[in-house]
Amino acid sequence: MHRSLLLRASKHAQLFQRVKTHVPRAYKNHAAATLNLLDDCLALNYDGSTMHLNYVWLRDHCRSESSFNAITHQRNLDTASIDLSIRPTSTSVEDGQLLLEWPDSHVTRYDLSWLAVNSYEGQRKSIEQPRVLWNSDIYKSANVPPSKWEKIMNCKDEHKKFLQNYLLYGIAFVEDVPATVEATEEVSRKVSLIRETMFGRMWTFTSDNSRGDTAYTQSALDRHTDTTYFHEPCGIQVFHCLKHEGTGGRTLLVDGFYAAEKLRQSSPEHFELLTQIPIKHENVEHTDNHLNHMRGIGPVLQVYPWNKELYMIRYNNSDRSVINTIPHHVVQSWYVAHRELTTEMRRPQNELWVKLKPGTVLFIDNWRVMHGRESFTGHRQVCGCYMTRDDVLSAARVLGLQV
Ligand SMILES: C[N+](C)(C)CCCC[C@H](N)C(=O)O
Ligand SMILES: O=C(O)CCC(=O)C(=O)O
Ligand SMILES: [Fe+2]
Repeated sequence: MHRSLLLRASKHAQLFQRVKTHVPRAYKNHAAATLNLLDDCLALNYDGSTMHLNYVWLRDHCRSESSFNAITHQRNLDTASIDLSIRPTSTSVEDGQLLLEWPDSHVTRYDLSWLAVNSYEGQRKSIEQPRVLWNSDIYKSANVPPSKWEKIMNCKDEHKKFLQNYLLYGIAFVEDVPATVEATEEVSRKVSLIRETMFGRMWTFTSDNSRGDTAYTQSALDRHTDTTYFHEPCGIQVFHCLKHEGTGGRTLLVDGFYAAEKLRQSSPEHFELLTQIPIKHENVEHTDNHLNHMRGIGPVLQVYPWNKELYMIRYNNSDRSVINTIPHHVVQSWYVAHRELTTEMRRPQNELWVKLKPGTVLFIDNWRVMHGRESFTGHRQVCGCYMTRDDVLSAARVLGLQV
């Protein structure tokens, strides 16, 4: 039954479920609704649960034409004009709608189904973005088909499939892309907007030590997310290996949310600590060619406060800066929590290793999936870019995907 899907969503175990598509609750047969006008809110009992609706909120969210533009989704009503002690003069439920009349005779109607979704109670038990959390076996046995360059560039359905995979798994591959920076840029632009940073718009890197960062060497890199030193880390990282004549250099991918959810199950208080302690990350370059001093602040794990759903992991041990925002006893607990998360992330069964080759472009959700690299020999050239998160989500919504 649909309701049980949503109810389970309130428990965090749902993030381990293989949610394919969001199933909205069924409201065709309007269940009986009862109203209770309390002093400070309207209690609406509908379909087995109670919503508590603030009176100012009920006036403010009125969907009538004078209050709300249904085309642009912009509010016409001046919220500051609502009496903060407003109460409806009459209320009723008719044909699956809640009707309220206000002191100035204005009438507000809400579909009960809209309220069930948009009330705090509704939001608390639903999730913003369905995901399939994975370890190596789960990802491999899902057999997610890679997209093809020709198709994704020309076919809307293929674009949608790509976005669905990207949203569910946090990684997605496109094959048969010409091994050039130009084609990499073209396929990236299909997905989101390029985010220019001090590394450039489209960038190509080799092990030439040209920048003050270990990415520009032949060393192995442990799992991490990038640009943790921005207040808003880049949403997507795109990699296309254009050339490698040598050995090693495989890419490591680890689902940070899978590891974090394991931590939430085994040590909820440590999980919570990692959502609360602000951590600084830095990127410093003082060379003839580059002068940068970036600093970003945010906790390792970020969750939405109302439903505790994870939406960002900021994890980069080499770019992590001085911990100086918490007293010493909290520092100790933070290290314990960080160690537990790290242990989870390092389990071999959580590691997905891939060898990127010319023609295959990899898109990584940099707010969720960590990447790393095996050390390598020889000449290796990787191009790519960073991209914004809002624009890929927007594209997905426009195509009708839940996010
Ligand atoms: C991707 N590109 C090679 C351009 C930059 C790499 C930046 C690496 C940095 N330590 C970070 O994690 O953000
Ligand atoms: O060389 C690679 O495959 C990845 C290096 C890296 O972590 C990065 O550029 O962000
Ligand atoms: Fe990186």
